[in-house]
Amino acid sequence: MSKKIAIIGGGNLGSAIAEGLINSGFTKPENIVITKRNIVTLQPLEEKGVMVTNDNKKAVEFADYVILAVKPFQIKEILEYLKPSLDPKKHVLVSVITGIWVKDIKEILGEEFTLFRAMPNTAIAIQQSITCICKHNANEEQIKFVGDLFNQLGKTVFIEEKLMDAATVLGACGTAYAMRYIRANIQGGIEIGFDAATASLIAAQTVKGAAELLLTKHTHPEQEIDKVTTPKGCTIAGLNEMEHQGFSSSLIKGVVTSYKKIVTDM
Ligand SMILES: NC(=O)C1=CN([C@@H]2O[C@H](COP(=O)(O)OP(=O)(O)OC[C@H]3O[C@@H](n4cnc5c(N)ncnc54)[C@H](OP(=O)(O)O)[C@@H]3O)[C@@H](O)[C@H]2O)C=CC1
Ligand SMILES: O=C(O)[C@@H]1CCC=N1
Repeated sequence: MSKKIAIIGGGNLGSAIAEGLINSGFTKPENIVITKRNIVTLQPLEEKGVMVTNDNKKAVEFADYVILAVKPFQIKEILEYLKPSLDPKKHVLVSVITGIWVKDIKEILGEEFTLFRAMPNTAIAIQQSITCICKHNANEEQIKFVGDLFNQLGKTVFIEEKLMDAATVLGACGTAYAMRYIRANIQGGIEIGFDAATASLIAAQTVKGAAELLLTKHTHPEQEIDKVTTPKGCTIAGLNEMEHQGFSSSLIKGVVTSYKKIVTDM
């Protein structure tokens, strides 16, 4: 029998997970229930056959796997409310919530539950996320199910929990960093002659192609750069100017600042 999935918190991420699981054929819509307080925004999923409700208890009672996708400050109250309905022999919990640790969930629910933490990014909406996952108390079947689930939504990597904050920065914040890089290229592209739409297409597809080169050939970025940089050419001139202006250094500092923010705030 197919495993039932409850998504508690049908916002950006929760809805994108439901959408991706249906589009990929991982499970049928009737095996998914998704919740939020104001369910009007979930109508498109309801029309596809997903069960939609504002009753978290009802959702949990239906499910085997419970994906927690609310904001960090909401989870404590929700788990305390759901505790009587959660059974460690039936339910596997999967939290995508930033900065909520296995020990935080265990403090509320006790020691016995199988828990996963997963850190996707917003490209999950088009099944192109990288999702970093860590496991706690999980058996092979549960690990396979959760790995398969997120593999439908992009790529996955299993990591130790101590790296989850770093995964949040590199994987989830990383989408925003990449967007800024692309935006800056668009601004430069317009200054050298392109209209905004054409500059956007060229900049985005160039970044996509560069990423695909690394993912398919498993080369180091510097090997690919060597192929572009003609001696005395324009690429190396531009790259060196970017470095003189602190390009790599500013990115590294930004990554470390995001990391420090998570570690000190949460
Ligand atoms: N955005 C990102 O790039 C990433 C986010 N995350 C994490 O994922 C989590 C969700 O993020 P995101 O989807 O962007 O946030 P959203 O605010 O879009 O989604 C959270 C949803 O939870 C719902 N909600 C609030 N209270 C309840 C409740 N009591 N019961 C059921 N649902 C409730 C809200 O809807 P309503 O108000 O109608 O109830 C809202 O739609 C966060 O913890 C975030 O840290 C992780 C990786 C990446
Ligand atoms: O900015 C944030 O805090 C969250 C975590 C990862 C993406 N967005």
